[in-house]
Amino acid sequence: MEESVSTALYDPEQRCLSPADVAPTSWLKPKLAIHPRILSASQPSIGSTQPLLSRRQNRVSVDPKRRIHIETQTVTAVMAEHMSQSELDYPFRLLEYVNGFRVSKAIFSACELGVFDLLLKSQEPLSAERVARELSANVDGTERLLDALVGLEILEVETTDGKALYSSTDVANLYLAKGSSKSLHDMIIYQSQTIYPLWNNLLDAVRSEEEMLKFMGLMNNSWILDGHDIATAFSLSCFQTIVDLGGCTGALAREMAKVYPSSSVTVFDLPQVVETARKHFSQENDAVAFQTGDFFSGELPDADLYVLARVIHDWPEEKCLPLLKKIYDTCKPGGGTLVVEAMLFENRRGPVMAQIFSLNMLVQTEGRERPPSEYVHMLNEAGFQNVQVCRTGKSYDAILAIK
Ligand SMILES: C[S@@+](CC[C@H](N)C(=O)[O-])C[C@H]1O[C@@H](n2cnc3c(N)ncnc32)[C@H](O)[C@@H]1O
Repeated sequence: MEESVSTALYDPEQRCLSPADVAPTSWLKPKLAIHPRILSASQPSIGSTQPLLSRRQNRVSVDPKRRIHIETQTVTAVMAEHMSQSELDYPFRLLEYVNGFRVSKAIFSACELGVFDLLLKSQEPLSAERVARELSANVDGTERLLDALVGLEILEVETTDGKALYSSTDVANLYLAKGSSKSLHDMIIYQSQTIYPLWNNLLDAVRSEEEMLKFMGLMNNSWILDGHDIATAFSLSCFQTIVDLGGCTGALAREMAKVYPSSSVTVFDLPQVVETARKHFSQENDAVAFQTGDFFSGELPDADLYVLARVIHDWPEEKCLPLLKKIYDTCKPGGGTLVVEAMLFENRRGPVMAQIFSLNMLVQTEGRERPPSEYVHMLNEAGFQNVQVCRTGKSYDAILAIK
C-alpha cells in the first residue's frame, strides 16, 4: 500500500483531522471528530497479535458504564482509535479482494481475445489500434484492457510522442501465450468459461439447506402427476420389499406403497436429504420408512426391488454402471430394479420435454437423458438379461430389469 496511515487519528489540539487523515482512511475518521474527548482518553495499540474480534470485544467492554451511553458511531470511533496499523490498512486489502474478480476478468478476456499470442508473434511493440484491428475488437476497450495489463505488470508499454506501444513481458510470453511449453492458457480458459460462471451459484450453494429444500419440493411435486402411472407401469406386487434408491422426499415411494400396500417401501438417500425429508415431507402414519446411506460408496439395504427414479440421468455411464452392477450383485434371483426416467425417442425426434430435460442435465449435472436402448444396454452390462420397457405416455417412463 503506497499511502501510509497515521495512527494519531485525531489531533485534540486542532479538533480537526490531521493531513494524514485525508484519504485513504477518511471513511473512518469523520466519526472520530465527533467525540474527541473519548478518543483522547484511549491509547492505540499497535501490532497486537490478539485476534481482531476478541480485541474489539475486550475494548468495547473496558468501560461498560460509558459504553451504555455512547452511540454506535462512538463505539466505532473507539474501535478505530485502538486499531493496529495492520487493522487500519485492512480496508485496502479488503478492496483488493473485492476487486479481484475484475482482475481475473481482465486476464481471462485478454487470453480469450488472444492478446498474448498476438504480442508474442509480433516482432515489434504494437499500438492499441493495431491490436484492436488484429483481434477484431474496439480500440477504446482494447486500449483500456492493455493499460490494465500494464498495471498488472503482465505487459509493458513505451510511450513515444504520445503514442503508446505495447509488448509482452517474459512472464506473459511464457505463461499466458498459447504456444509456450509452460503455458497456463488452457487452465485460464477453463477457469474463465467453466469455473467463473459456476461461482455465480456460490450464495445458493452456501445457503444449501434452503436450496435443497426448494429442489426437494420440485422433486416431490413431479410425482403428483406421474407417480401412479409409474407405480402401475408393471405389476410389482410380487416384490415384498421395495427400496427407492435416491428416493428423496419419498413421493414416488408413497405412490408405490399406495398401490402395493402389502409391500414394505423404504426411501434410501444421503443423510442430509433424509433429515430434510423427515423434517419437511414426512406424513402422519407415513407409509414409507427412511434409511440413510450412500449408494456409490456404501452397501445397499436388502430388497426385492430397487427403484432408481431420476437417478441414472444425473450421472455419466462410468458412474451408473458400477451402481447398476452393485444392485445386480445385491439382488436375489427374481429380484430386480425399476429404472424411471424421461426417455428420449430412439429416432432423436422427441419427446421435446425429454430433450429439454437433457439440456438441463447438461448445465446442472454430469448426466443426460437417454433413449431406452441406452438404459437396456447398461442394465445388460450390469448383468440383467430380462429387461422390459414401458412407455407411460406421460413425462416419465419405466424399465423393469429382473435378475
Ligand atoms: C434427481 S434426484 C431424484 C429424486 C427422486 N428419486 C425423485 O425422482 O423424485 C436424485 C436423488 O439421488 C440422491 N443421491 C445422490 N447421490 C446419492 C448417493 N450417493 N447415495 C444416495 N442417494 C443419492 C439425491 O440426494 C437425490 O435425492
